[in-house]
Amino acid sequence: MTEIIDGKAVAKKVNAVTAKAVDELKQRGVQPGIAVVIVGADPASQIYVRNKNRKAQALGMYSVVRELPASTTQAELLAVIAEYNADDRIHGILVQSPLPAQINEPLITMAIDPHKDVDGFHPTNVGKLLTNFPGNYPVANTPRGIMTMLAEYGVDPAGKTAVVIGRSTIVGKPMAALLTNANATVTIAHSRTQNLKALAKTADILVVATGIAHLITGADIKPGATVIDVGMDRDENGKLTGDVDFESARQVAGLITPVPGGVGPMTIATLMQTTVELAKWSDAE
Ligand SMILES: NC(=O)C1=CN([C@@H]2O[C@H](COP(=O)(O)OP(=O)(O)OC[C@H]3O[C@@H](n4cnc5c(N)ncnc54)[C@H](OP(=O)(O)O)[C@@H]3O)[C@@H](O)[C@H]2O)C=CC1
Ligand SMILES: Nc1nc(=O)c2c([nH]1)NC[C@@H]1CN(c3ccc(C(=O)N[C@@H](CCC(=O)O)C(=O)O)cc3)C=[N+]21
Ligand SMILES: [Mg+2]
Repeated sequence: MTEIIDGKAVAKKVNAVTAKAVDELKQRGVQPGIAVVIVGADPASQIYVRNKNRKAQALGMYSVVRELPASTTQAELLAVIAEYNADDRIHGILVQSPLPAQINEPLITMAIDPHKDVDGFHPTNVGKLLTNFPGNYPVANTPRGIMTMLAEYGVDPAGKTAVVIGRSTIVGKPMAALLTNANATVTIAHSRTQNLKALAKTADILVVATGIAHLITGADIKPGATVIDVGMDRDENGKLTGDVDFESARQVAGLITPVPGGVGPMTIATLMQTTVELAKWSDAE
């Protein structure tokens, strides 16, 4: 029997804990604050940014959105980041990707105070994740949210064969690091991988994050596997769909996330969780 992972339901649970944590911090005189910076008017990005802003406010947080024109220069964006780095009301800074071509994204990531790096993209925080460093630091929210979902559904990665398709800084690489730290045996695949589908079929845990609609079908899945679909793609009719062909995959998988309603809601909930943690950690200093 295939079970569908309810990302919305797990997100609701996470959000309930976050709302309580916000209240506790407010009683200590600290309101967790997030600043989301968006450069250019990419419609999909604008929807995500609006969703983040709405959720942050619903949880009682301070939330600001800075919409900058597509022509914004590197220096102008760095100045905005410097402003939020110095702003005590802001505990988390998120610069929405993708960024226009004139922006050097790695240098922008490096300019964010690592203690305010709510995406967990700063090399200091990525390095801590890779070294499984003890203590408190932010970790990329999409893979972290996936780990929360796995735990919620009783999937312990220890000893399991995991395949992560995609090697981005935002999803694939931190996902592989988290699964490795959780004692899975992990392979990272990408566009140059040979025999991708045969490799996918070896996975007890398969995470697909490519941006290629329906790249993986039921024929590529090990019976009973846990399948996590990160894709936010459009099908022929412009409808939101994933990197996994859900209808064929659900016949084979043991557990599977839908799109929408799987990884996406968990990303937002985990982003809010991380913002509150950053506020808590900075208050404790
Ligand atoms: N639900 C959520 O919260 C989130 C969803 N997303 C979605 O997840 C997807 C991936 O996002 P992101 O990681 O940012 O994307 P990127 O484009 O940065 O990375 C895509 C990765 O997939 C690999 N890839 C592309 N085509 C293939 C192929 N045919 N076979 C195997 N591997 C392939 C690429 O390989 P190579 O490195 O060789 O180019 C690359 O490593 C997108 O649909 C995005 O919208 C992203 C973030 C959060
Ligand atoms: N600095 C940065 N950090 C990010 O975390 C980041 C980013 N840039 N750029 C874009 C990607 C994408 N991303 C998503 C967030 C929520 C949903 C989400 O809420 N999805 C809903 C549906 C949304 C819809 O209906 O369109 C769902 O899957 O159910 C999806 C994707 C965060 N990203
Ligand atoms: Mg989803």
